[in-house]
Amino acid sequence: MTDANPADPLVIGDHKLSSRLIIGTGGAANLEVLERALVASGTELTTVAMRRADLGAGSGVLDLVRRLGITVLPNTAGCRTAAEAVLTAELAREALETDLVKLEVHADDRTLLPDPTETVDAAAQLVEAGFTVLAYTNDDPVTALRLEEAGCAAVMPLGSPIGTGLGIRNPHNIELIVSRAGVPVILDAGIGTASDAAQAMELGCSAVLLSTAVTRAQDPERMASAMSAAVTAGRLAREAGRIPKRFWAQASSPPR
Ligand SMILES: CC(=O)[C@@H](O)[C@H](O)COP(=O)(O)O
Repeated sequence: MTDANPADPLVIGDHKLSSRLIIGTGGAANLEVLERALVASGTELTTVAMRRADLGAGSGVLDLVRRLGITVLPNTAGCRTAAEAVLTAELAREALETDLVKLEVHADDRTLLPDPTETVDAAAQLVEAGFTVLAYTNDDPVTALRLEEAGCAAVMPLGSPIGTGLGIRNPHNIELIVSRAGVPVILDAGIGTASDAAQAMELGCSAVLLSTAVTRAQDPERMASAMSAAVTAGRLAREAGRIPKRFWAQASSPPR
């Protein structure tokens, strides 16, 4: 049982997905573990780092993702400048025959935080070159808006820095981004456990991208199932409409 719901697709540019859970491949102990986790997650879109992947014959992760019938989302992790990211995206398009790219330009290795100016610059160049750009960004509403104005098909604010598992540090900013976005907002990075993924969806995100919480869990397959259920639960709760928060108590049954 996964979160996939063909009646409620996630639309990114010309691409339609039934599942709202996107999985990163970094950090898995081995390909067998990764395969079980990917299957359990029900993901239809999986990101692979182009600067780290071997694009030649026998490239394990890429072969696995393709064999499972999952769409590959190449990413530009490891790039520090717009020029590097554009070049990496072009190589990925050539090698994988896809217009999709997850744009990541990291400012430094310690925080792995996105560099906003280089990211916006690269996004504009990639959109101009015909890519469908999903842009990893800080949880800053202004940068998210600039990326949308540049033509990105989705904006991907972080919950917290990559691999920290600290969850969503600034839920209000995520709500602000969602409230003004005309493209899907995908919470990307920092998810630690299932409740974080549910929270992202409750805040109005269209999807969640996560890697470490699954690949480095004690039981990646089981955690992948939990994440899938959490995305479903969070989406349902968002659509159901939560009760307003109150300062004072209110009896749940009316007094006689
Ligand atoms: C931006 C980036 O690289 C993320 O997609 C990362 O792969 C996932 O972050 P977590 O490992 O924290 O889930």
